[in-house]
Amino acid sequence: MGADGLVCRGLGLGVLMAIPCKIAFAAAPNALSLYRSLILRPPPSSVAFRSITIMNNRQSHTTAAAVTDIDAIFKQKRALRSRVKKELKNMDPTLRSYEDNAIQNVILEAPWFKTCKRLCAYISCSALREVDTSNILSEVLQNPATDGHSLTGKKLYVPRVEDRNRNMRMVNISSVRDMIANSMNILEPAPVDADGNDREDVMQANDPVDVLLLPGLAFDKSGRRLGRGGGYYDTFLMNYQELAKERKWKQPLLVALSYSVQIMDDGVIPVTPTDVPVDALVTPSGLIPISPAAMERCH
Ligand SMILES: Nc1nc2c(c(=O)[nH]1)N(C=O)[C@@H](CNc1ccc(C(=O)N[C@@H](CCC(=O)O)C(=O)O)cc1)CN2
Ligand SMILES: Nc1ncnc2c1ncn2[C@@H]1O[C@H](COP(=O)(O)OP(=O)(O)OP(=O)(O)O)[C@@H](O)[C@H]1O
Repeated sequence: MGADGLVCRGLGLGVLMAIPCKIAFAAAPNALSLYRSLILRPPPSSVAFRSITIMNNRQSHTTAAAVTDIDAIFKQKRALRSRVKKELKNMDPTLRSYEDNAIQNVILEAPWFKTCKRLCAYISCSALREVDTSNILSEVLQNPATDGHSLTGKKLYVPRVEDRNRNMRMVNISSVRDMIANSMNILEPAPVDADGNDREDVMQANDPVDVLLLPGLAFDKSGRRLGRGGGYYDTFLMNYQELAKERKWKQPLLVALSYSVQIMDDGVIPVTPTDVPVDALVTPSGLIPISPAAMERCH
């Protein structure tokens, strides 16, 4: 499939051109730890969380029961992914288009988005039936930040998968011209820009990202997020949160974009210790703040 088929339906790119965004948790560290521990608490009947901690800290103590439990969780994740993919496939195109616009409008009009200076966002893939981000990316690219010389402009970072071992970078783009389809048929930036210069990696940037817009297959109102199973986002988020902590930066606000059919009842989404909870959901009906940071910033 060529780049057109892929997606970026919006990125249909008639419009794309530039961007960025913002932060979060440091203001309420205690509330945040509470939020994080609550959100990642395993189902009462499972020992998987505790077992995985043991696996991480003392690998030789991994038990057969722990492995079985974690396997069961991954099996549940696979089952839920396939259920949600079917629902997305069956979604009425008119409803999808309505929800794509509604979600993007919520974001474009939100004060937390308008004020964000550095933003990480995914380039939506219509073949994967992801919530469209093309309007957002277009707006950001049309109003770039030129290193602090713009009051409203944003600097934009988008994902670039480096290998199949969970290595994903977020690199700066200022135009869609150099986007190419990767092996998963998702548009992503070439490693160097049109002038042959390396793109800035967000992990090497001097300033913190304010907001990350996240894709996913299923979400709930307590912040759980089910991805596509690659572990790319969870790994990147863990590394970025660690970097922000080391640098004493405010943590970025993690905002997931969700069609109505992707919002699950509490308890439906299985989680493991490496799953990073989101701060807020944007749905066609509006923003749902979840973490203390989101409640503080998104009103
Ligand atoms: N738009 C977008 N960009 C992104 C991601 C994403 O989810 N969406 N990623 C987020 O990680 C990374 C790429 N990871 C991906 C992981 C899986 C598939 C995928 O096509 N999965 C198939 C199932 C494949 C299989 O099971 O073998 C699918 O979901 O149907 C695509 C991208 C980085 N860029
Ligand atoms: N921070 C991490 N460190 C080590 N392994 C990880 C980390 N995050 C995820 N993984 C591993 O990646 C694999 C996929 O994880 P999981 O099913 O939770 O991905 P996902 O949340 O669906 O994907 P994504 O994070 O890309 O949206 C699992 O084997 C998981 O243990």
